[in-house]
Amino acid sequence: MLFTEKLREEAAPIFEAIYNHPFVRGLANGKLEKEQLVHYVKQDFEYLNTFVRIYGVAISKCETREEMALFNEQISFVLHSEIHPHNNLCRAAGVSYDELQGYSLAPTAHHYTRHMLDAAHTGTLGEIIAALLPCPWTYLEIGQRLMQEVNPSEDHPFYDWITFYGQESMEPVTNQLRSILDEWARTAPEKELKRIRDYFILSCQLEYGFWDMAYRVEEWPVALQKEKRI
Ligand SMILES: Cc1ncc(CN)c(N)n1
Repeated sequence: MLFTEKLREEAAPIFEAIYNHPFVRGLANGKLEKEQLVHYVKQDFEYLNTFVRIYGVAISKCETREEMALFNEQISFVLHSEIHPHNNLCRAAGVSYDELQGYSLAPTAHHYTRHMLDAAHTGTLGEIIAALLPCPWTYLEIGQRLMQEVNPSEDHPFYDWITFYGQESMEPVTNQLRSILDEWARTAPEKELKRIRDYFILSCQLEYGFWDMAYRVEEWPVALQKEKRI
C-alpha cells in the first residue's frame, strides 16, 4: 500500500463525516441560509489567500522544475479559477463578492491557516504537502460524490460549485501532490513520517471544522464589531 493510501485509510472516518456534514448536505439539496454562505465565502477568501502564500513557501523548498511548476499552476488556479465557486455562493446568497473580502478569520479558520503556515515555515517539502493535501483531496471527493449523488441540472442553486469541484480536471493536482509525498515518504526518517501523518490528519480534522464553522457562523467567544481586516 502506498503511503498516501495509508493516510487516506486512516482518515476515512473524517472524509465520511465531511461528506455527511450539514453544510455539504446543504450544497447537495440546495438549502443553505444566506448567513452561512456569506460566512463561508468571507472565511474561504482569506483561507485561500493564505494557501497562495504557502504555495510560495513550498516553491522555495522545491528541488525540481516540475515541482515548482505544479505549485505555480496551483497559485494561478486559486487566484483565477477558484473565484467561480465563490461567485456561485455569492449569487445564491444575493450579495456581491467584493463585499465579502478582507474580513478577519474566525477561530477555526485561524487555527487551520496557522497550522498550515507553521508546517510551511518549519517543515520539509513533505511536511508542507501533508498539511496542504486535504484541501484539494477532500474537495475532489466531495465534488465527485455530489456529481454522482445529485447530478445537478443547471437550475440547481449550487450547480456551478458542484460541477467545478466535480470536474475531471480536478483530479491531477491531488494525484501529483500524492505522488510527490509517496516518493518523499520512501526516504523520510521515522520521526518525520510521524509529523507528516499528524499534519495530514490535523488538516483533515480542520477541513471538517471549516464546514462546521461556516454552518454555525462561528465567531470569537467575545465578538467585537465585525471589522474588516484592513
Ligand atoms: C477550507 C477549504 N478547503 C479546501 C478548499 C478547496 N481548494 C477550499 N476552497 N477551502
